[in-house]
Amino acid sequence: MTTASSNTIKILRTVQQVRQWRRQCLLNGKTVGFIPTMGALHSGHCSLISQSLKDNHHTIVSIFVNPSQFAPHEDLEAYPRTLESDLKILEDFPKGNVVDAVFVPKISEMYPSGITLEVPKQKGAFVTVQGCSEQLEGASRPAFFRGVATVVTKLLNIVTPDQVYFGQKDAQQCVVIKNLVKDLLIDTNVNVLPTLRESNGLALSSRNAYLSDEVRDQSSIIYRALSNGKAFYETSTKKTNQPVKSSDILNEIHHTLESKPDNFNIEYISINHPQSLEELEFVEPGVGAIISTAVRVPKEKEEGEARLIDNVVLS
Ligand SMILES: Nc1ncnc2c1ncn2[C@@H]1O[C@H](COP(=O)(O)OP(=O)(O)OP(=O)(O)O)[C@@H](O)[C@H]1O
Ligand SMILES: CC(C)(CO)[C@@H](O)C(=O)[O-]
Ligand code: BAL
Repeated sequence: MTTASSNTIKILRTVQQVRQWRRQCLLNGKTVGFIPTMGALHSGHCSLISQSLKDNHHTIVSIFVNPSQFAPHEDLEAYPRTLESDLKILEDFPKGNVVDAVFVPKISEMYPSGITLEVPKQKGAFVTVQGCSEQLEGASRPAFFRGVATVVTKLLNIVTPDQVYFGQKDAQQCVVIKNLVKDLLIDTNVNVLPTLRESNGLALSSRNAYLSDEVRDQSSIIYRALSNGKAFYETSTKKTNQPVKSSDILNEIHHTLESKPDNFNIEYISINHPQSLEELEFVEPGVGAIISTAVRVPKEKEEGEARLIDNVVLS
């Protein structure tokens, strides 16, 4: 069933409905931009949507909390689900700039063979992108990028967008998806847009909903530390135009992090090649790097920790 909201956004719930909508766009010779999300929309998502609205005749957003990218011990159940307010956000884009359709599938629609979170018990087809999925986030979350690559392949198969949009905040995800699209010969153009931040520098993220105001405030140290590392690199290369030792950049970052709260736990801080994600001993001007980190911080309402990720790009 297709229902129209007050601002004529089509809510599509089945694969068939999306295909029908897409066919209509093609018949009319119109281009389609696509923004895959897990909902709990914030300004970071909206920046991707705004870009798609500028670039394409039609824009479709998906909202799907994808089970296969969560490990059994992770926060699939607790993940914020705010469909009503998400739809309101989409409807409130300035007039004439309206998102055309939202795809909100059920799990059974996306996983016709069913899905369990325990990888050895899973049945059906999955997609892995080897070489860029195992390190960094993949080391902490071993099945994560298999889940992301699988659901993004399904979504791209369904929507067949001209343009698809992702955020630099999830830097490794962007590398995985670019390789996925290249290696599986998927006919779409992958756009990566900058990370939107709170005024204190904290990267916007749906999981920030887990944090108290105090921890949100304290978490600004993450971006401050990464930015100090980047500034150190830029000052060094400006002076010498020579490669800079990664260990010197990391020292600078760790120096800033000395004043982090004791209950912030750093999982990793790493400097990697921007395309291969190989860990770098030196950063060469012109080649550049990504400095990325994951930090576990206390949750507001429950026991346990929220994982915050962030990165800066060196050029
Ligand atoms: N701060 C941000 N700036 C720009 N893009 C973002 C930002 N946060 C998320 N995105 C992008 O929005 C898309 C959908 O992301 P998702 O729905 O997982 O939101 P999220 O805020 O990253 O959630 P989570 O807290 O689970 O990581 C992804 O491409 C992601 O990189
Ligand atoms: C790309 C994605 C929508 C796949 O579930 C998710 O990983 C996200 O929101 O970044
Ligand atoms: N934005 C990445 C989705 C995840 O962490 O599950």
